[in-house]
Amino acid sequence: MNKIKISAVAYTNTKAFIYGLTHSDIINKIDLSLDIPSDCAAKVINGQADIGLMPVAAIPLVPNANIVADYCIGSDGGVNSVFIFSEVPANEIKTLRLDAHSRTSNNLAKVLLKFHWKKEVEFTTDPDAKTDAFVLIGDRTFGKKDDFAYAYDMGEEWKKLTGLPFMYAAWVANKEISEDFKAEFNAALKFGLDHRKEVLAELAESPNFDLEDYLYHKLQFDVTEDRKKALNLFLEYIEELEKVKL
Ligand SMILES: C=C(O[C@@H]1C=C(C(=O)O)C=C[C@H]1O)C(=O)O
Repeated sequence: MNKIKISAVAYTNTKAFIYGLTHSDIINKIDLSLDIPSDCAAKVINGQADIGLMPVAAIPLVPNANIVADYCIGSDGGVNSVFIFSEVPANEIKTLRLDAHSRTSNNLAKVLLKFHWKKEVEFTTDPDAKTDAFVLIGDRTFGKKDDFAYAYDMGEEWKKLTGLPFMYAAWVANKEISEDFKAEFNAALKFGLDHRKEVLAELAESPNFDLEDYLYHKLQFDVTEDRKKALNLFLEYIEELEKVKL
């Protein structure tokens, strides 16, 4: 049997899922790679992977996209690892650098600046550009939020704008996946979430960052109805941004 190729995010936010997959029999049926989120997206889009923990902003680019698991990377309000760090308050941001690792949070920053703070901002992907503010996600943000004059947690700002939780990444397939495999996959992911204590014990301590609060409270992993609603609304906002550009 051909192994199912899976691309997962190489950040702490995915460690419980990886624990579940590697401590279940399903590990013998998959080829698992750990990638930065933008590469997870690229692999599912170009067919190098069958399933990926995809940044949701890239879902419209996946042929035959379907969400295959009951779990995701989400939050309800602040997540503590998806930030706009800035030298000026949000309503004074004129230029912003995007994060090459990200697809969702780059778009979330654009949505928030346009529809929440109602600002017209110039965006750049040039890593050396000097800008008022920049997007940073994942482990590279841990313990950094006091280093900047302003740190906007985008999960929190999204909740202020919409009243909804958020879904950053979902397990998305680019082909039909059997119900048997999905059931086994979900069981493995749940096993990992149920063993967050063991996951936590294996993690190196992170200065000025509460890993336990992150894994148990800030991150929320269930694909709920409200989180699906948020996903659809987010994709509508992105479409609206594209229209504004034309
Ligand atoms: C909460 C996070 O969610 C993520 C943010 C992503 C993005 O911005 O594209 C993609 C996957 C997740 O890793 C994080 O990375 O800190």
